[in-house]
Amino acid sequence: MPSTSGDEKQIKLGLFETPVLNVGGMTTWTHPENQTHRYADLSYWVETAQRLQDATFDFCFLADSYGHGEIGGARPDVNAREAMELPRLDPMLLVPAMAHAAQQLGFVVTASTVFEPPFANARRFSTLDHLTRGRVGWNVVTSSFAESASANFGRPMVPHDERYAMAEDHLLTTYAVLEGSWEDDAVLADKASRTYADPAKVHRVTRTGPYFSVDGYSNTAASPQRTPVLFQAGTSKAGLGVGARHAECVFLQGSTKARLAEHVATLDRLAVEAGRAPGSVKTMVGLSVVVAPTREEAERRYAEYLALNTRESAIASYALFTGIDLGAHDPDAPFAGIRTEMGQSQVERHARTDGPGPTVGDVIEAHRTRGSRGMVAVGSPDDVVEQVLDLADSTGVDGFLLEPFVQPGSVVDVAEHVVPRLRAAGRFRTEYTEDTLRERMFGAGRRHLPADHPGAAARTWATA
Ligand SMILES: Cc1cc2nc3c(=O)[nH]c(=O)nc-3n(C[C@H](O)[C@H](O)[C@H](O)COP(=O)(O)O)c2cc1C
Repeated sequence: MPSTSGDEKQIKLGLFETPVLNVGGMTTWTHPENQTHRYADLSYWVETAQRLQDATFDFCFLADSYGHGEIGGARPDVNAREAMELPRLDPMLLVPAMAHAAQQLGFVVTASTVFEPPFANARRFSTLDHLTRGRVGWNVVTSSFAESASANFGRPMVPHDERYAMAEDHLLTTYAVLEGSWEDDAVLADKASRTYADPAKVHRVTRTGPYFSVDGYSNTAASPQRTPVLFQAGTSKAGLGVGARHAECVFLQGSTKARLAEHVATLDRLAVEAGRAPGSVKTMVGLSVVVAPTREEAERRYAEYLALNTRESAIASYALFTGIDLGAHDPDAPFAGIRTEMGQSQVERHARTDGPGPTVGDVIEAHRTRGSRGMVAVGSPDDVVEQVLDLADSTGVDGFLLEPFVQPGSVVDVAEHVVPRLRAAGRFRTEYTEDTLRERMFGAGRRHLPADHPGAAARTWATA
């Protein structure tokens, strides 16, 4: 058990979930312990929320996409057979029931800046922020599976870097709506004077951007956090730029400790260059944990999970994220040089190595055994806690997004074996103390975007 000096950073913990049968680019839905086939059963989600809250997780993250995987313009049969990304449900609609069942847990929901109009998206997040009393975050994505998602909306796919330019414009429009319209004390709710809201404190917002515009009043009054806590992922140059300017927390998917540490440092440097205080961007890395009473048992289970993924499902999964059909390339050919206009993180993570670059066959095998997941910790409870603390302390990441192999088993095991040991080491909370998700991530009193965040400039009523 690691020693406690008392001044080490507290670790943040979230769960990666989404109402589909498989997560993390793997096909583990058939495992006897996996209950993801209950994805359309509300009690599955309520139980998940309660389990996370019992273990004092920071939040439940819900991924989303409008797209599906295709190879050469067609959906491979394996995608239907193995329920790869389809079928799915709209994750946002799960939140009120989950939040009602778990009254302190946070919820981070994915919404795309390509497909959701800013005004409607702002209203939905504001509604959730009201209903949860400030426990909501937004995972801002430019959309994985962008090609098929665009076709579903009857539009051409927007090229990669332009999708990030749209994200920038979308966010600025969102801030105008959520920060600029209703002052904090606009609502008086005074029946005696027949004054619900003070008209002098409800402002018209007008903004015309290259992609999105708004001219009117926010449908919703100011919610506890106004703008939801902004999460983001994407380690391409354009993705890092948007993350450094706007994100409050970035999900990383590092494949080595060295690259993770580099990403953490790069983000901090870019955020400071964008005028934000050092430490403004928290980082959380995807982590798959296989923990059992003994190391042997954990390794046996890990092997069981990996055996559920085939070469065929790995090729289809890789195409889903990147649009690249690795099956069409010579397995012995070097992987370097393959490019995409879809998500680039899954290409870049294999593109640079210290030795000779991987072959196409190596990348297929790496995707079969790792999927789109980040780091992996396998072993006895003490082994796993040691690996987790080493990862946090050697890379500077603020926490972990648990990517389950089986649900609810992966969470149950972490709650039973890992959480108590992290608490004993003084590295994880024993109870919730803050009201809003932003305060949980950044400390008491920080309910709103801070003054050095671009969103704060939209509160023009505060500076007028
Ligand atoms: C932990 C994690 C969760 C993600 N969740 C989603 C998601 O729910 N929906 C989505 O479209 N993309 C999701 N992504 C993908 C990123 O938003 C991004 O599109 C991807 O990493 C490629 O970005 P890049 O091209 O800038 O490298 C996620 C990425 C990570 C690391």
